[in-house]
Amino acid sequence: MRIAVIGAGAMGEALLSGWIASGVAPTDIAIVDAYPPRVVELEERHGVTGVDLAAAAGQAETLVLAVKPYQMDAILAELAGHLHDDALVVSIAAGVSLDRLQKALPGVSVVRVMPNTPALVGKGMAGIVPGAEASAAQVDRVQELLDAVGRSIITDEAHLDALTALSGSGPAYLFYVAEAMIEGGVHQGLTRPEATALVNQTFVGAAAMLAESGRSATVLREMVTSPAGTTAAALRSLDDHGVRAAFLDAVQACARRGAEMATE
Ligand SMILES: NC(=O)C1=CN([C@@H]2O[C@H](COP(=O)(O)OP(=O)(O)OC[C@H]3O[C@@H](n4cnc5c(N)ncnc54)[C@H](OP(=O)(O)O)[C@@H]3O)[C@@H](O)[C@H]2O)C=CC1
Ligand SMILES: O=C(O)[C@@H]1CCC=N1
Repeated sequence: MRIAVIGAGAMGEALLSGWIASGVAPTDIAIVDAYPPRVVELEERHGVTGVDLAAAAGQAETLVLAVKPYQMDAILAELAGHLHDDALVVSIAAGVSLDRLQKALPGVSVVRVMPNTPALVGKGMAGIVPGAEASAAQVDRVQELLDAVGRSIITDEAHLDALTALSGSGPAYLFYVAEAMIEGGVHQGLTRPEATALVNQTFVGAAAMLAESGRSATVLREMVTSPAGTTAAALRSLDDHGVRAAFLDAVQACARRGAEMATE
């Protein structure tokens, strides 16, 4: 068993389906989930295998802990003392510190990761924080897994809440903006499918320009903004509504919540 995903929810499924799309054999991936119908659903959809936590602890090369933060202590307590000697534990939980993971699993190689859901389509962005017991080869293995479903950076734990506030939670902000733009189009008389197609492709095009043009977001925005034109009017309205400040506050609220979760 190469990889065991413990907690096959939204993020666990995004990662495992991204790995399968990148060439990992479904038979190399096991899942553990508290809800049996969910295990059956993922077995049927992806060809992975449901196992129990003891089997994952005893056999998996890499265990990816993808349960909700408040469920983590119970999982760690069950894993403690049952992991095989070479096990590598990767936690993706927001607000669960390396210190807490390492105290629950003394001597075990642990790495903390903050991925995001675009891993599902091979466009993920992840931050990796190696624990003190993890070898360079194990950190490389984690980075290979994340690079197979997008990109990653090695960072330090002090920056992980800020990273979460941009890339971890960030897709949700963009989906929120997309929803609002679609609603705006509907208010202007477009059908919902028309508005959805226009907005979705505009996000695809804008994201590709950010990724491929070599130009900054500022320059790309200026390219759209003709003097005294339509875009300038729209951006003036966004500024009047404090949208830029709202994003600054949202990023701060997200990072603050990550820090707060670490104390719960
Ligand atoms: N969603 C995202 O975009 C991201 C999430 N994360 C992190 O990923 C983790 C999971 O989040 P998310 O996928 O959104 O949450 P979900 O609720 O979708 O997934 C968590 C899964 O774990 C299952 N689970 C709970 N207890 C156990 C157990 N004892 N044994 C096995 N499985 C169990 C849950 O089952 P049940 O529902 O029945 O309790 C659920 O299927 C969180 O820690 C989050 O911080 C990190 C980055 C991005
Ligand atoms: O909302 C959350 O807590 C998780 C962590 C990052 C994205 N989703």
